[in-house]
Amino acid sequence: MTDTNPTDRPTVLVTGGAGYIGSHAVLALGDAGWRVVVLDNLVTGFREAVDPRATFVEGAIEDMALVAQVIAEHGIGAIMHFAGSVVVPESVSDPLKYYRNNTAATRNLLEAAIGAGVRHLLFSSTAATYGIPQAIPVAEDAPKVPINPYGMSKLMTEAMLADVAFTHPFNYGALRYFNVAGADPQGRAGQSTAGATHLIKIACEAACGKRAHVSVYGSDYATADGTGVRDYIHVADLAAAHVLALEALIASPEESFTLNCGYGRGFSVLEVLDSVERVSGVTLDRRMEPRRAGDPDALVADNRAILARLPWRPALADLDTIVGHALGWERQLRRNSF
Ligand SMILES: NC(=O)c1ccc[n+]([C@@H]2O[C@H](COP(=O)([O-])OP(=O)(O)OC[C@H]3O[C@@H](n4cnc5c(N)ncnc54)[C@H](O)[C@@H]3O)[C@@H](O)[C@H]2O)c1
Ligand SMILES: O=c1ccn([C@@H]2O[C@H](COP(=O)(O)OP(=O)(O)O[C@H]3O[C@H](CO)[C@H](O)[C@H](O)[C@H]3O)[C@@H](O)[C@H]2O)c(=O)[nH]1
Repeated sequence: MTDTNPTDRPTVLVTGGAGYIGSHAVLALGDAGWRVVVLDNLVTGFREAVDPRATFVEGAIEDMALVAQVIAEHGIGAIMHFAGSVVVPESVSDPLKYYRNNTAATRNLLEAAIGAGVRHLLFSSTAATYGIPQAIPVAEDAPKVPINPYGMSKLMTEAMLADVAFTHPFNYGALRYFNVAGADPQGRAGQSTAGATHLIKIACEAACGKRAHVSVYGSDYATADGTGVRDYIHVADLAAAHVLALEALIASPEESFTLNCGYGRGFSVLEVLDSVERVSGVTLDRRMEPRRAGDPDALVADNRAILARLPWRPALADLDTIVGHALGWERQLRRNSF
């Protein structure tokens, strides 16, 4: 990424680096002095979202010849793997797309990577692997019973990674993200996804006048105010966790890990909307609607494992901070139409 990359650090291939979370990881790697190559087919990502310090290759992770070529050409030693399909309801209506683009495509990526001698990989997994948790907060060893093909496609990939690491000189970190939100505090990146379904993004769009109202899906959940509770994690804190996880993989090449990425606290839908109103000064038109299919009452991370395994300390956990950064990006998007 820069000429200052220390020689003991491999160049990192970031798949999906033109997407929401990947573009923030590319910034965090660049800020920490890592050299980065982004591989993205731009199916949901944006070329403009890629940090100019990174090398960009347009292409698909399932293209094994391309992946092998990129690894050889750039001396790739580690991969951060964000590329995939991410819309839960779409995974129900088109499950084979999810098993193709998440599970099968990752299989190809792994075959090319292992063949080319790559030793380390970080994988974007999800709290959707837990399904409807029996207890909150949910720890990594809780039962994994996904309730949609998206979660299952990710759980299958986790199983594949474990099998590969057992046999090959290779270790991995599976990071199970909870609800990712916010934007780069310096305003360099944010969520640009078209047709987003995430609550904070939607509420910020409404505060910017891009939507007439915000739907509240269900008010009869077993939570304090009856609306769904989630553990919202700032995307920049998550990106920082990736850089530390990469360092941990390289420092302990025999050891793989699976870690929840969340703060261990939850906010209800109404608390999120209150925050967006507080930060934006706009009163939202809230519409109470029936429950959305497949939504658990509450999903909050037990984050003791990540706090013990990595020197990661949340820096941006305040809900108004997360919302403020998301709103700042939304206003920028409105001005730039990007
Ligand atoms: N956003 C969340 O709340 C959340 C939560 C848990 C896990 N995740 C995971 O994090 C990762 C990133 O999610 P995101 O929210 O940034 O989504 P995103 O859609 O913004 O980013 C995905 C990126 O991958 C690229 N891509 C997709 N398929 C590809 C392929 N076959 N080859 C090359 N590039 C491809 C897209 O163009 C896009 O740039 C995903 O794997 C997702 O499952 C996201
Ligand atoms: O317009 C909206 C959108 C969402 N919600 C509610 O807000 C909460 C959060 O919903 P999101 O759609 O923002 O996020 P999810 O919890 O459904 O799922 C997200 O986080 C999961 C992990 O926690 C998975 O990773 C998944 O991919 C990702 O979309 C839920 O109670 C949902 O019902 C609304 O009330 N109105």
